Amino acid sequence: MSDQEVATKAAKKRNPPPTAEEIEQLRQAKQSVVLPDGMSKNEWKRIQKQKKWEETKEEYRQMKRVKKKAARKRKHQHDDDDNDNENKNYHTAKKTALPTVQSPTDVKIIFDCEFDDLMNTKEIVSMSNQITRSYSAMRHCTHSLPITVSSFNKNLKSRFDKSVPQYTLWNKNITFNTNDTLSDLLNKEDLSQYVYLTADTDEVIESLEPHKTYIIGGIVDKNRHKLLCVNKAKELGLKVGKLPIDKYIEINGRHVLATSHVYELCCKWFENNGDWETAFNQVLPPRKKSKNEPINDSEEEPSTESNTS
Ligand SMILES: C[S@@+](CC[C@H](N)C(=O)[O-])C[C@H]1O[C@@H](n2cnc3c(N)ncnc32)[C@H](O)[C@@H]1O
Repeated sequence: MSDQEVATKAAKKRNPPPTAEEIEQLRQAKQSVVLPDGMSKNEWKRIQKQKKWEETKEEYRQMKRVKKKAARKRKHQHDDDDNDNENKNYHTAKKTALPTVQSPTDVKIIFDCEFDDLMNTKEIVSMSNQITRSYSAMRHCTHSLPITVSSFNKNLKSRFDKSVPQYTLWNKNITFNTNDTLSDLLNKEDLSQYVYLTADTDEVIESLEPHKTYIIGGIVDKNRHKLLCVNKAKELGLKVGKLPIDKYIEINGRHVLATSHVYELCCKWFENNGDWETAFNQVLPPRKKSKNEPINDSEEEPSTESNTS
């Protein structure tokens, strides 16, 4: 089909069909046309068609240019999407590159989750996200740092059952203990092997020692429940210790960290051969480290991430 024919077709498409009255007017106009001398009707029609084309060709070409541009844009967009997907795949590949062997540490972690009743729904969601994040950190760590989640039998469990049902298939170095509280899990014969981590003490943990179990409070409370974990540790007769944040980095705000950050810091401490400073710099978001930010009076909320691959 020639450009002219396409244009005529497009013009027909754009313009509504003529009414009966218009057709009649056109017929009369044609009849009244006086053909130039020696010109056939067909010749006259061809010239009229050519004239119409001359009048509309610019508009037609413009329309074609716009269409072409839109098609090019669509194609680029498609190519970009492909590139994005490739990048995403690259990052996913990087994220999912799990170590094939994890060096043993002989250190264990307990998330003490006996605080369900002290958290609102949003905090329960945040806590479940933190456990998911910790599980991911554990799988990516070059060292083995197994987690037991104690008192996993109320709201937190319901949240997992509803929104992270695949957790029942997480079989690597994580135990969801539905029956036992922290107290039930302790070997009462030898409490010296336990350290309850808390920001509310002057006792500083310089290193994570073999044969020890470190307990991290599984609670998001914006520090409403001050001294909660330190008091629980004392009641149970456990040693307490805080991470040496102030010694190694300039930190703004209070030194109360989120459960998952504390766990990730332990992982990074092992990965960096006992270098807390590097561990802090790798785990804590810049906001938490900035000197000029206003004081943040609650624990840092880690971004939620559910990459459990
Ligand atoms: C959000 S905090 C809980 C705050 C809670 N009000 C309390 O009494 O501990 C979560 C847990 O992370 C651990 N944690 C937070 N900051 C810490 C720090 N600076 N040093 C050691 N452990 C810390 C503690 O085990 C704490 O229970």
